[in-house]
Amino acid sequence: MTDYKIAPSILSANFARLGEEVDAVLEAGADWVHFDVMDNHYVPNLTIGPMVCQALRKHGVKAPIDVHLMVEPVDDMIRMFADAGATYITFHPEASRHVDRSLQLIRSLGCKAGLVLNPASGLDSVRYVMDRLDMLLLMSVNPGFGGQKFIPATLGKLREARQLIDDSGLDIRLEIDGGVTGQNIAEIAAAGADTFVAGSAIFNADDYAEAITAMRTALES
Ligand SMILES: O=C(CO)[C@H](O)[C@H](O)COP(=O)(O)O
Repeated sequence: MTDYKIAPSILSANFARLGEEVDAVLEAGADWVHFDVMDNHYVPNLTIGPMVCQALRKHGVKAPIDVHLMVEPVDDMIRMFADAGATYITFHPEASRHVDRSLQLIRSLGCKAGLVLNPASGLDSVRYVMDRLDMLLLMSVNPGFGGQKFIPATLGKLREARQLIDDSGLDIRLEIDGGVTGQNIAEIAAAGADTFVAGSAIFNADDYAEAITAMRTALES
């Protein structure tokens, strides 16, 4: 049976009460915390940095923190987030001049490494670094903002990515991010994803536990 993970994106949380919000989604059944880092350079938005990640660890968050870097360049941020308590660190290949080296850097700092592909990017940039990956994240919206609609063409790319991972025989998680809801999660899982980032579908719900349970029920079906 697939070990599905649900990772609420704190991009849609109430930043004025971030610690409580993270506690609430974890108590509601979330597995990971997805942490979106935007620099107003790689993407047209600005969010949070390593100090906030460290503050969540100090607050007592023990769950894996899945840091998605939407920044350019990446290496300094990798070092800072590793120090700040990140579990996974993922970045976009076009944001690093030396992708293989940046992936090695993440692992050398004791974190799990991943690459993120935008909706229009093919799988070529991951093919020759598969053995450096703990996770492959496919964006199903253009990065920068929460609350966008899932881009259906991502389903085909997910199937290709699942095949690539299965053929490699490596232990690589396949994560999807953008427009994931209780209504489409089963179809996304059927296409090969095992890790689901959801921001607005969870944080905009009146009851976080109900939203997460609905996703798990859909996954089990
Ligand atoms: O990386 C992101 C945007 O760049 C967000 O994680 C993503 O969009 C999640 O939000 P939602 O579930 O509301 O689509």
